[in-house]
Amino acid sequence: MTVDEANHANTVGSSWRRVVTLLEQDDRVSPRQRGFVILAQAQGLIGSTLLVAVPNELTREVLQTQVKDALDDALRNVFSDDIRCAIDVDTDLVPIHEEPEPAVELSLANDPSIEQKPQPMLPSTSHEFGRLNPKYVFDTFVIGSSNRFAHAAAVAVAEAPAKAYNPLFIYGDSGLGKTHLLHAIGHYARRLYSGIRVRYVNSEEFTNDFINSIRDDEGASFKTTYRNVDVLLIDDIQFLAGKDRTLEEFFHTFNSLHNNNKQVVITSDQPPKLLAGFEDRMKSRFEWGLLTDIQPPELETRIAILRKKALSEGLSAPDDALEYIASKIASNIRELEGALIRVTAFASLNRQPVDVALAEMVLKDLITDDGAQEITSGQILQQTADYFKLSMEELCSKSRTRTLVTARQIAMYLCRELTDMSLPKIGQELGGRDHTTVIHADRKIRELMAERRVIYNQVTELTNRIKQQQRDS
Ligand SMILES: Nc1ncnc2c1ncn2[C@@H]1O[C@H](COP(=O)(O)OP(=O)(O)OP(=O)(O)O)[C@@H](O)[C@H]1O
Repeated sequence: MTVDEANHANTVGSSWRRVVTLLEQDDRVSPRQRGFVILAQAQGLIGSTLLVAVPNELTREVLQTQVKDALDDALRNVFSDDIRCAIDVDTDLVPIHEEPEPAVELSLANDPSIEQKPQPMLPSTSHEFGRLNPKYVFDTFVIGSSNRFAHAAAVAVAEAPAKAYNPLFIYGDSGLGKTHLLHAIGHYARRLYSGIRVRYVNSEEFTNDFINSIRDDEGASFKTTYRNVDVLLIDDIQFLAGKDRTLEEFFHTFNSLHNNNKQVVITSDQPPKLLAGFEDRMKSRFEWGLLTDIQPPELETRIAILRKKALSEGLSAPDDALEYIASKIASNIRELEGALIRVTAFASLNRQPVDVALAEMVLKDLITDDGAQEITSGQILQQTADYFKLSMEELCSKSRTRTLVTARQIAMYLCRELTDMSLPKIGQELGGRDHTTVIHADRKIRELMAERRVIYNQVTELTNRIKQQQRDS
């Protein structure tokens, strides 16, 4: 096809997609570089100049320097002409493939080849890039007696995949750092071994991928996705219970990886022996390597976690207030972080310094009564819908009016803070949204609470209503 033909036939978009596909298959382009390639979008053709937009300077640099040769070849291949590519930065560029709520974080934080600064959230269009949260690295993980062994095992596995312990099985209650350690293994292994193929997956995503592969008759591609890796990190394996075909598939995936000397790391809320709904042959395999648990952190570790968190997020709070918060929330680090966010958000809105009295006042309703029943997503969604005078259908719909988006994001934030539900599960409950949308909502509401009083009040009022309903039930 000549440049003119391409232009007239308005095939720029599809031609560009072919360019991207060629780059994805090109051995000269590393997985990290492919992460940048998929962010680029063709904007049009002027004469023999293809206009391409990218969301930031870093992406432009990667395209113009690191993948230049491969890009030139792919352009020639697709356009069969002496085409020139002009790459412009457009910071408003919205990723295609996604709802305009962005998303997954690419594992750039520990990549020694790039500057260590917060990276933009990137779309999860390809499993190839893993789904590693840049914040979940070993450096940000506080070690205490409750998690020392799990941490040491995780480091050992990242340093010597498939040599130290295989599989590594980490179990413990919700919110104690299992996911954090999984991501940290992925980051560190990637940093140590360039080109290593690390895949992080939540067991619910594994299930969905498997179901979709059956529906789309793409079993082979599913196998390639999960078996052509060097390190498979699978989170919350307990959710596979009772899903017999998926379990069977996971069994084969596990065997294939283990037989080929590839590392598997698994997390669960239970030790293998207590995993209901799993066959014995599966449970015994989980015990082949190393089992390690994570316990709730002791007070000193909780204080250290809060200090580190406050420092990294630029939240100002004196030690005695942090100690107060740590003394009140003992069993779940996610809740501990949530409490710190509430307290600092309230202080920022009221232009007040954080102190113990303020922490006490903000947290009085947040601290769950012992023995109270668990809060369910159903309660949160219903209360949120009632509060915003919406129907449940509206709350979970695709509509993106401002009120609906805010209500939905608050519901996601509260599910994250008040329940043990996984990200995919929360997304599913709220109209089948991707887990990356939940990550975005959670972050957005945290930020908004400190900036907009109305949002802080809405979240606080709703939390109180939900807790009250829980106490009454
Ligand atoms: N030792 C730690 N140091 C610093 N932060 C921690 C530590 N442990 C947990 N966290 C933080 O607590 C939050 C919850 O941790 P994480 O999601 O890893 O828990 P989890 O055990 O995987 O929970 P779930 O079983 O519900 O998925 C995260 O923000 C994580 O960074």
